[in-house]
Amino acid sequence: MRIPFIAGNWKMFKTKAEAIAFAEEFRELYKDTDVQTAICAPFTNLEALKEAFAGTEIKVGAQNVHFADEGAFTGEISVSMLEEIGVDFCIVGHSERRQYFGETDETVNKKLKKLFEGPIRPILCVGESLEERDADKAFDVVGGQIKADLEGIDAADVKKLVIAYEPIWAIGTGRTATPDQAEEMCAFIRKTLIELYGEEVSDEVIIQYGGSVKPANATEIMNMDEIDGALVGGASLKPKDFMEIIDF
Ligand SMILES: O=C[C@H](O)COP(=O)(O)O
Repeated sequence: MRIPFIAGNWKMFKTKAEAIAFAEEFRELYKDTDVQTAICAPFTNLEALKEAFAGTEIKVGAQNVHFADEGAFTGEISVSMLEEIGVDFCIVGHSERRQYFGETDETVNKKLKKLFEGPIRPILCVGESLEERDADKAFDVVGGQIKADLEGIDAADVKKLVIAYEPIWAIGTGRTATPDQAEEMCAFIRKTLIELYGEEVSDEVIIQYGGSVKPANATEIMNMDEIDGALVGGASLKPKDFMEIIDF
């Protein structure tokens, strides 16, 4: 059975002091719900957040990782570095990384394989641009990303995967996909997983929607049949807003 999963993605926001202040306020507001909760923060905040959320159900995630074990890769962070501080999740293939930092389906695939060697669960982001949606290519694009990103990955690993459907045109724009649009694509992603891995495996995969999720639209999105959770950018920066979303 899939547990609803709502994760915040802080992107490049919050210094360590700001992260600790958030955590203190959020712990006060946080009520145990049936929703799994995580904050994906900048690398510099991960250790402090693990400490701040110790003894709670709140998980911590990174936003990127390198696929090599170690090496001369200036500025990069390895999976074992994240494992050492107990990181629970790691976003892979966010559209901002694909768009601004040269992330490709090939590097996403390598990162997923490396993460699946250990306990950190990947949150794989997929989604189409506005041009692609307008050209009726959204399903081809997302289906193609999933097939390429999961190339050569075992069914046993896929069961631990979280997929976030994030239409690029809905990220940080205030323009949310309609619940029907989000539902339709999340259903298509599930169907693609069934084709690749069968129903039993596909049933385990959590599929989130991301793109301008906020307290005002969280209930409607979370109540859709095919949507198991949300990946929340801007609204996860404020403890009260993020808690309202979790408490949808
Ligand atoms: O990873 C989160 C998404 O990019 C959504 O960001 P947003 O909620 O600010 O639109």
